[in-house]
Amino acid sequence: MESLKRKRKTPIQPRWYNQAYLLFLALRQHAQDSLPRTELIEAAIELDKKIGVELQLPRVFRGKTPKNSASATLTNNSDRYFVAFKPEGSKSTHFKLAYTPGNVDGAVTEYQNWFKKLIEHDWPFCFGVPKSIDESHYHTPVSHIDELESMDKELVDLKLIDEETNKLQTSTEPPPPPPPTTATTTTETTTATTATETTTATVTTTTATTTTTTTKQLEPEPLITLDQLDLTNIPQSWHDIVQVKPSLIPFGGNGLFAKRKLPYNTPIGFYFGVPMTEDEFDSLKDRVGRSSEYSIMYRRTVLDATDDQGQPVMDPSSPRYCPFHFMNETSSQKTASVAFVEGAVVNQIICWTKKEIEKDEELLVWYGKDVHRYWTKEEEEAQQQQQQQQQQQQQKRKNCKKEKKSSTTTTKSNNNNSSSSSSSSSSSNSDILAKDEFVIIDESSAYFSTTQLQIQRDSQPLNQITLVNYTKEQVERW
Ligand SMILES: C[S@@+](CC[C@H](N)C(=O)[O-])C[C@H]1O[C@@H](n2cnc3c(N)ncnc32)[C@H](O)[C@@H]1O
Repeated sequence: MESLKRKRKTPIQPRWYNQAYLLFLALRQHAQDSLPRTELIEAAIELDKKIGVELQLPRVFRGKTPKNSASATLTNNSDRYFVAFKPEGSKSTHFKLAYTPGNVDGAVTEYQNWFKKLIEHDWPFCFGVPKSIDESHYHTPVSHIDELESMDKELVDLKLIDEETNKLQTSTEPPPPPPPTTATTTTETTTATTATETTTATVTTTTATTTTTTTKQLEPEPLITLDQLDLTNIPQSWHDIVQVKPSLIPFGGNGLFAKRKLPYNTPIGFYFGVPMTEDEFDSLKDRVGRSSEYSIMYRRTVLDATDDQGQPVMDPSSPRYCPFHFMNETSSQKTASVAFVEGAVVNQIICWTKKEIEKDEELLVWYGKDVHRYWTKEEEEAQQQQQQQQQQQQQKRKNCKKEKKSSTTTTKSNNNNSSSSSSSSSSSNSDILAKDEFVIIDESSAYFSTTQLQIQRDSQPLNQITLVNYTKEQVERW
């Protein structure tokens, strides 16, 4: 009876019920793959009305000018759902979806294209050794991660200032120069597929002025051309640089190890996943096997990294196999040797070295915030159990000693017993230390380096990416 009396709560807007997603749905429901701007906006507003009535929810396109807000959302395209283009002979801008959700073959083809370009164009610059300098001098020995991180923040602020005022007045000291630039070539990577070409082009025009000015301050850039490099030992596939084998982390399962020295500041590969919306992931894959442990977010798109049973693909000959799925996590963001970095291409997540990695070293990444680190709990519990067991054993030993004593000394012992008791309250501060190690980071804080800045010239800011591994509470909150 009690529950009947309860007032109905105001309906909670579901996570998917937002402007960008309605535009996404409107485009997806349309028979053709693309729509001109005005038609798309009208379709989305119609859909909003329909869903609003059906679910009794407040509309997402509100106010006096819902069309304007829909238009702004399209232009902003912050979730990277859309690609704007002008069909031949048309004066109006059309939009199509940046990807087909759940398209495994498409995702595999893109992934292979990215990798091909990375190996052919970027790796010669990254792994090539200048002919005049010997290898030990060439590779940047220390990563200066702290310097880079503080510089990143300045540059991010700086960019914001620039966007607002169109002025740029600061003098940021550059970090030590990274290995030869991947800028031009990664730009080529960004145009790997026709689906993304237009996005990249659009973004280029909006950010070009800002970042060109910014990069000027970071001169001198290392200007190394391929003919100055010894290219005899350039890896030809990921098999040449990394391998999967049991992790060195206790209970860490498999891990990823370097097969050779990996230079600092190098894109070493991509994290593969089949793109789908968060809702599709929730309904199709969430809680299926270990899908949430391996899948990763690109903005609001989930890249599902597992098979139909939610298991990671373990067969290296499968086109869906990705060695970077096996990278384990460090205990803190600062100690990560690899960062997941958002690429300029839609749904592209680059695995980027944050420091020089030695041969046979385990590659460790920071999974990002909002990750449910259940394994740390398990470890904590295991440690607590161990401590308890040790305490019990100590206690037993003491009891044994006492018993022995009392059996030999008969009546005398009673007065002295109290001194040896209750010494087992060992302070367990290990859990506090463990918690302190987790630095909660702001997702917008990215790892920029001079090289990445150049890529930024052709893209939106690169973001640290988060593995999907979120908690139930977080899902509900969204
Ligand atoms: C992306 S997978 C990494 C590869 C995984 N170790 C494997 O064997 O397939 C993420 C999972 O690895 C495990 N893992 C990652 N980092 C760990 C760590 N520091 N300690 C223990 N387990 C870890 C957790 O089970 C986590 O859900």
